[in-house]
Amino acid sequence: MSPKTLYDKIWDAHVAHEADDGTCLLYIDRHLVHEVTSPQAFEGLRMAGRKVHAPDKTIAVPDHNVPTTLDRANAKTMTEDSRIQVEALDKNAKDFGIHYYPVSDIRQGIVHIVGPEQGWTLPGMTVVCGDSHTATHGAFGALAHGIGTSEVEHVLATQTLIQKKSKNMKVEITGKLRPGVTAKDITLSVIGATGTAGGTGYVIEYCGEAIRDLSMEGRMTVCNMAIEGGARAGLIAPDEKTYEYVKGRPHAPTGDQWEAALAWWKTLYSDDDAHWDKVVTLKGEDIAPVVTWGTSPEDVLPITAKVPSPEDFQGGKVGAAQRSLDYMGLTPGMPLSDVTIDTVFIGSCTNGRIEDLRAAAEVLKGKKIKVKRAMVVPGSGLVRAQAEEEGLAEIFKEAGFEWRLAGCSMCLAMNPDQLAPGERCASTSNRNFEGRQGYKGRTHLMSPAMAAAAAVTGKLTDVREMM
Ligand SMILES: CC(C)[C@H](C(=O)O)[C@@H](O)C(=O)O
Ligand code: SF4
Repeated sequence: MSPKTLYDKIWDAHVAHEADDGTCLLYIDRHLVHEVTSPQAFEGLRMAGRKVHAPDKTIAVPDHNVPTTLDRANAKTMTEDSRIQVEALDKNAKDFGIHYYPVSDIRQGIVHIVGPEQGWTLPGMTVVCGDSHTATHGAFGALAHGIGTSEVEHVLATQTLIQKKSKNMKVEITGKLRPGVTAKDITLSVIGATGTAGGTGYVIEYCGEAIRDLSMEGRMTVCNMAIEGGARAGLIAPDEKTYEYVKGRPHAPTGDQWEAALAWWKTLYSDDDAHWDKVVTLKGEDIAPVVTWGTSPEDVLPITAKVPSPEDFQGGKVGAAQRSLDYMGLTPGMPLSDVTIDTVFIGSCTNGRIEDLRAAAEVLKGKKIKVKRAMVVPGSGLVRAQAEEEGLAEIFKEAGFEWRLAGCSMCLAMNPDQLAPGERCASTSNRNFEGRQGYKGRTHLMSPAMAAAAAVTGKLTDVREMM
């Protein structure tokens, strides 16, 4: 047998049919659904008089539109459009008999946090969702990627997806990370090195000692941003940490089924002499705590650097850099650590898990914020409950943070949590596009520890100075 990558193995195990031109019909193990990209898909089923083919493998949760304030049960806190989408999901979940975590359920949260938390996401699976950050689930060694609304309808109706295979890309992070450097710094640094198109046409497998050393939470952070690097999906081979995380979760297999699953999971790694179409290697010790300065996730620099000048770039990037700097209101040559921050947002499917909250609380312990506003939005109701149990919520509140309910929140301006024009935010989310967090809002992406450090000083700050 010819050697295979992890991606090849999962792909081959799910091909139901292959056409002459290489187009395949893939079997889908898990279909995650949220309120934004599903209403028309369910409507399509309804009009065709169809059922959901595999309701047991279909899991829905509202996350993008839901307010995160404590009074969110009051429908008036939502815009009309948001309310309609959430109500449609309530009704569709009921009518089609799929698994559902409504706003009132403590398990509700961001779909990419809820899936792994509940044990829906398992190694070797194909996982899809009408959402680009489905890549997150790749941390379990699952082939996970976003799909469009018409594909959502196709998967609902058939539990299959029409796909062409991507190429194989290996991103290796060798050695150890230095103190203060986290999974978020890895994933941003990779995008800084490859650009937002570096992964186009590929599925990335992240490997190397620094990746192995990450917790499951950290691995999810890395895979989450594979999409910002242009890739179809990101993957990490499962290992003992993966099995440990999965074991005992509500929907994880048990007994004989667990043993059978484990036997298959242990075959899920890239063979030594497998073929890679592209390889990128970064040294763990070369990665610094980073922040973004511009309006693309590839605009990444170590916190110790200065705001770049358009002349530092070439070709079309000169104009793009100028536009970014104008939008961000930054002057070339200014130390990044002099940039003052108005708002801090800790949350999102990139960094809204318990480990992220612990890292931020560690920096904030006994300190007060200097920014105008700061909020922590746990990725799920269960993360929130655990953080309360561990005393993290108290640390945040005493520091001056708002302690919110779960949702996508200020990651994107689709709910009441938004930046005002010109407001500058230190954010643990994944996208810094123009207007992403609110009209004319300015976003700097970074790790939870770095965001907490910025909250304390009121400026972009090197967290290593606070350790
Ligand atoms: C709303 C949804 C379709 C979108 C996505 O696909 O990623 C959102 O989650 C985002 O992060 O921009
Ligand atoms: S938290 Fe942000 S990135 Fe993640 S699904 Fe929600 S809007 Fe998309």
